[in-house]
Amino acid sequence: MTPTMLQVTDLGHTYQSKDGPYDAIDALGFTVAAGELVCVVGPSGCGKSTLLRTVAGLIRPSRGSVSLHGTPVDGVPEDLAVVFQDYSRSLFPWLTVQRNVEFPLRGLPRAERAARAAEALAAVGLERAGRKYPWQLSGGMQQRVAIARALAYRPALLLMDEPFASVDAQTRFELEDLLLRVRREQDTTILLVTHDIDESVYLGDRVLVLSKSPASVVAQLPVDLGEHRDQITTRASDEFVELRAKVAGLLQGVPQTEPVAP
Ligand SMILES: Nc1ncnc2c1ncn2[C@@H]1O[C@H](COP(=O)(O)OP(=O)(O)OP(=O)(O)O)[C@@H](O)[C@H]1O
Repeated sequence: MTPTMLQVTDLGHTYQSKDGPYDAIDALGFTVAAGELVCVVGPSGCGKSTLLRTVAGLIRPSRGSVSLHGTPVDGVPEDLAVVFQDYSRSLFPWLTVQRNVEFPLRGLPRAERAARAAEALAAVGLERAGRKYPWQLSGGMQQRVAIARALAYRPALLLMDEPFASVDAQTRFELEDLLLRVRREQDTTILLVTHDIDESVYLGDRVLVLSKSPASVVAQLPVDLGEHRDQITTRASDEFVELRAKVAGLLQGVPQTEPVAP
């Protein structure tokens, strides 16, 4: 049996704002197996980022627990990496691409840092951009650098918060395929938040649908589209269209004809 990488149990978080307490997420529970890619979708403002920040140890939850390969998350775990939507703010403009990718590897010997960065940059197709600065690259290339930096770190769990939301449609497709490829090659475990239903089905082994705020898990849909997916044929397949309609229906609160296991 595949070991569990991430376990989220009865998770809830209440923000204290000037207007009083606000429940962003509540009674959230799910697991992610090692090597799995799970996509999270939910209505706008339902608490997706709150969930991700809690899993990342950036927010201490008000209720419930998160554990990463059996160890409770209490602060940012060492073997975790996060890729945010806003690549322009996540890269250091004064460091070269190579140095940006090496940055989280500061504790390692110099030669290993360089080797890991070179390997990660090659994995995202940027082997020749190491000496450039982020501002000399297109938006899509900068997001590739952010992905390379996360991969070079070789995290047990990679969290991605709407990672392709800021790039154009063509680049988005390319980055989605890039993610599927590196994930296949490196067997990375990924939890990815997106507001794009099609993207969740195209990328996921499983789609986790959240309710309106306070978010809880409405359904978990297994995606049986095979390992090798293609932007044109996969998206046109009956299975894809059916799953996409199911996720859309769940998001709109339309009852499904067949029960979906929560
Ligand atoms: N630091 C905070 N203090 C108070 N309320 C907050 C804080 N951060 C988020 N919220 C509120 O919690 C709710 C969930 O926010 P969150 O960003 O997690 O949702 P989301 O699903 O990621 O949103 P989006 O779909 O816009 O990306 C929102 O109503 C938001 O206003």
